[in-house]
Amino acid sequence: MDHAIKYFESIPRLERNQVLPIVAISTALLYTSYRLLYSSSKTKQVQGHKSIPVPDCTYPYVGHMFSLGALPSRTIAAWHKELGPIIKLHMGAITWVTISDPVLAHKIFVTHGAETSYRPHSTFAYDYYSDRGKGIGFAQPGAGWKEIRSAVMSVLGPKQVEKYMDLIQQQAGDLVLRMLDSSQKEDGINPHYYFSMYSLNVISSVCMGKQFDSVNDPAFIQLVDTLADAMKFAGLENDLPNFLPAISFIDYFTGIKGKMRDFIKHKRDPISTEFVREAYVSSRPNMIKSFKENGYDIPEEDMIVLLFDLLGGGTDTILITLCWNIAIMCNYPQVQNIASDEIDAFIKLNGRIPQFREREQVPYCISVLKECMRFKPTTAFGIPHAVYDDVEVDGYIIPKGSTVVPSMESMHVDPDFYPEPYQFLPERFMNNLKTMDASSHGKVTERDHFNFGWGRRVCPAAHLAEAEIFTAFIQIFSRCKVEPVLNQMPDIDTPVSAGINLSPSPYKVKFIPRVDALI
Ligand code: HEM
Repeated sequence: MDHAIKYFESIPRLERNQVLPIVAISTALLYTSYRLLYSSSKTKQVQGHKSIPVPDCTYPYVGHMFSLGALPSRTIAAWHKELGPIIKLHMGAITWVTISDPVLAHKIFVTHGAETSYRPHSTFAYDYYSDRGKGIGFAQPGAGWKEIRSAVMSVLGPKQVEKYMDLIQQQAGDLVLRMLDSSQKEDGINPHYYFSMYSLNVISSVCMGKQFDSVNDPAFIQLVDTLADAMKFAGLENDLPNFLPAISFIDYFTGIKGKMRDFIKHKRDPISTEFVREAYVSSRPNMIKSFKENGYDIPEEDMIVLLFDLLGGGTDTILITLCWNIAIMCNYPQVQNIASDEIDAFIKLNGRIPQFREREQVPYCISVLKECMRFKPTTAFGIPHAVYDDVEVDGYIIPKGSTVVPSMESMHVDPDFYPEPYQFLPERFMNNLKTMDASSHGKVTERDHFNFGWGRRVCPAAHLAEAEIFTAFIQIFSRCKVEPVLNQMPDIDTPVSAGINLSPSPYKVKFIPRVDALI
């Protein structure tokens, strides 16, 4: 027996193909209980309310879990096309309600924000990573979360971000030099790696006043590795017992919970604790010091989680958005030329490139950035919300305890919001130059896109995010042309799942110095 346990403990991670046989056995055993459960949930349909359509392809006990395919966001978008703006999925024991209509999403997440701003339970993110609700991203609404959110906003609000603009400019300048240099040495580069260094350097400077000079810096490698491990642990395949409680015995064999606990205790916590302590004594301005200066006294246990929430939230989202920008620009060289011409016109007038605070003087560039995020959303489902109490919206009842998931792909091709939604048309935003942050807090009919989420949980760093993306874009197209390698155009039609994000398939492009560059 000891031997067998050792063998199972040596299995590094639970893969879907390892789980399927176990699921099959459980399925047979649990079919009867599923019938009871499912029929009782059907009879719960409240009289006088519209029923939420359920896609057909559901299996006993596991429900829709294994019908989602390799790219669940695509499958769900197709179901919305067939069944309408709201659908219900049985994800094992958990009900998901997915939404494709921005107005309906606004009513659910904003109008009914008091009931719908919770986060669903997840074994890794809630039990281990956030130590049962510390930090911000996985904390439940309440006094603690409110205080931390207000502390974060006191540092990342539009006025405060200005303090970090020189640093962002300098990092974006370094980014372009690195990419130009590597493009000369290699036949095309994958910008993913360069954007990762850029976004991590910006967010770690903002949060803790720490910059990494080289990708070979052991502290940089350790941080990247820790963030990547956290993402992997958070994957759905490691959370099956949360959806399928009857197979929670799996943990006995895989010890996945023990591995999660060890990762937090021996890897994440020591590195985060060290960073927090360094930040307090750093000579550079940083968010952790600013909290104290702004009168917030955040306990160290919360700070350790919060720091990782921000490092994690602020790295992949930015780098993936930038990867999409470059892939799209490569596919649309005429848009690239118009953007470069607009930047050049600014340089001729001012003798320097535009800063983020002058963004309205380069309206076409702003529109391109908004259209890129509409055309290819950064996340598949934002960060799902959980519903604390039954909520009635447009005649539907969203049941207490369900998880509500915005389908980013469907929302951004809604023809009522975006005429000709499958065309890449930056011009559609020329009359909507508000910052993305202001737009995400505005009326639903006046929003540019929905990438930053909704209501009380809306991304607190939208202004910083736009500043980073804008600055990199301006620096790149003031100095470079981006071209495909050997006519191999980056594929923008086949996204791949990357944690909560949707990334373009890996590609290579050339960053070529512009012969007509004015700087
Ligand atoms: C293009 C870049 C970004 C995108 C698309 C994005 C998107 C999102 C979304 C969809 C949410 C969830 C909103 C909801 O629950 O309705 C969110 C929350 C959050 N984001 Fe961002 N984000 C970006 C950049 C950043 C950056 C740079 C940071 C860090 C500085 C950050 C930190 C956070 C945090 C801490 C939360 C959790 C807030 C809460 O739960 O109260 N994000 N973001």
